[in-house]
Amino acid sequence: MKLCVVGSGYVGLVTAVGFAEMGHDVVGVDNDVRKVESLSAGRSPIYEPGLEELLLRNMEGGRLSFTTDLAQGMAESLFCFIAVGTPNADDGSADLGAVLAVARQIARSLSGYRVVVVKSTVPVGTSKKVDQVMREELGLAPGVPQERFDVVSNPEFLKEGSALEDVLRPDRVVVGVDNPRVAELMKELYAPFTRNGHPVYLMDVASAELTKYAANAFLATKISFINKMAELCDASGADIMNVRLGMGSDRRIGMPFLYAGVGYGGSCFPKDVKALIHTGEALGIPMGILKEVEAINARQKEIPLDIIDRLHPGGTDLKVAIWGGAFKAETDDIREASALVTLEGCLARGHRVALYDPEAMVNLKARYDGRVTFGKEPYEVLSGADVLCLLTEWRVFRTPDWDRVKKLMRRAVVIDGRNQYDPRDLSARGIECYGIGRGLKSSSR
Ligand SMILES: NC(=O)C1=CN([C@@H]2O[C@H](COP(=O)(O)OP(=O)(O)OC[C@H]3O[C@@H](n4cnc5c(N)ncnc54)[C@H](O)[C@@H]3O)[C@@H](O)[C@H]2O)C=CC1
Ligand SMILES: O=C(O)[C@H]1O[C@H](OP(=O)(O)OP(=O)(O)OC[C@H]2O[C@@H](n3ccc(=O)[nH]c3=O)[C@H](O)[C@@H]2O)[C@H](O)[C@@H](O)[C@@H]1O
Repeated sequence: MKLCVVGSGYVGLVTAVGFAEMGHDVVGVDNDVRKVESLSAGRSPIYEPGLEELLLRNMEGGRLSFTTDLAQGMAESLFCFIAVGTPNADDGSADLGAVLAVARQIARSLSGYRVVVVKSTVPVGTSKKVDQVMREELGLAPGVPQERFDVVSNPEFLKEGSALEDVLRPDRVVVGVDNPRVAELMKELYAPFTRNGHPVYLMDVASAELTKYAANAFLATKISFINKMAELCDASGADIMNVRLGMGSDRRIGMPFLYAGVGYGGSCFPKDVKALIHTGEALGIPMGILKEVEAINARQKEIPLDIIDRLHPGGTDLKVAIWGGAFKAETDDIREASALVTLEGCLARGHRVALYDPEAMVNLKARYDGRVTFGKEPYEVLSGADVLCLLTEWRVFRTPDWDRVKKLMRRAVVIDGRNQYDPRDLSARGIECYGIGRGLKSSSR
């Protein structure tokens, strides 16, 4: 089948590559000329494991191309996916400017019947707005049956770092659609992805739209819940890693997303929790539970700074080494990364910061060059450091040579923001280690 995907960011690009890999003919559209030039040359503008290889393979196979010209992208496409950004507006609601602008542009470029698929994360009711603005552009009356286009909601659940895997082998595909004929088309489009038992859930449009926010908000809640338990662990001498095992092995609870740490970041949880609070309040439903999730998360991000302040009351000009700047491992994305809160807090206190991240250096340098020293490998940032903060759980940081770490640092103190190390083991090696919820009552946190 033929389709175009408007927006070639994390979601649009991986979606386009995924559909091409399954044998569909795909055109990726983006209004960022440099991005399209890079993609057309077979270079991915983002780091995502396995992406560039599949990008090249499908371009060479003639199933995938890129353009800045929406009308050209749409020319032969039955489906037009909208996968542009939906950042928070000032009041916390989702800013639909880009989604609705693309919808209008699609309407102006219609050369035959099209299925318009909203893949961006959008509040309940948005697909109706897409229908409305497209009708406005086409001079069609609201609510009157028409055969120029249909609008479908098809939210995306991929995670950065395993985006390709998530798209090629989804836990489920959610499709919100009112028209049974279009439901069949969507099932046909997704058939190659769902052969091995991955279900397509067809439902009404509003439920599909809300499902996306419910899923993200629940995962964020799970993280804040375990982080709150971690606080209790630190106050009581319990170890959150044991508590996680004990509670997570109950199948009704489950192990995933029960890692305590320096809080969730990224382009989605923070933004989608805010947007869902806004949706609830706009509907007259107080969203206290999610406000608490946000408050706990904000507090988690401050923990490394609190520990540094406590170890060095009023101290300035410390050397702080940071391992990891990305908001999670296996991505170069630094949006809302917890590491940035530590980094900026240290700079504001007059400390020197030296940082290493395996993939996010380009993005970090673009923002902090001149203010932060960047290392080419993990140990380079440790010379003379007063404290090491592990803030992203990259595999390369998992089993450091602790003797080397100790020799390089001025004071052997590790703040383990992702609970990668055993504080007792480090203590036996003569290294002070502060995890998150590892029972550090004695450290008076
Ligand atoms: N990043 C993620 O892991 C996930 C994101 N989402 C949702 O997917 C949507 C997109 O997110 P990302 O891909 O992360 O955003 P992004 O910012 O990486 O990419 C958006 C792309 O759209 C392009 N664009 C903007 N306006 C355009 C226009 N008028 N015409 C053509 N291209 C245009 C931009 O140049 C950019 O390349 C958001 O709603 C997000 O919440 C959903 C699941 C996962
Ligand atoms: O809507 C979205 O954009 C996506 O948001 C998240 O994906 P992503 O933000 O890429 O990454 P996650 O793996 O969910 O991690 C988010 C944050 O939570 C943190 N996290 C995750 C798990 C955990 O147990 N503890 C924890 O602190 C991570 O370190 C990271 O900062 C969801 O997992 C995806 O399903 C969803 O599609």
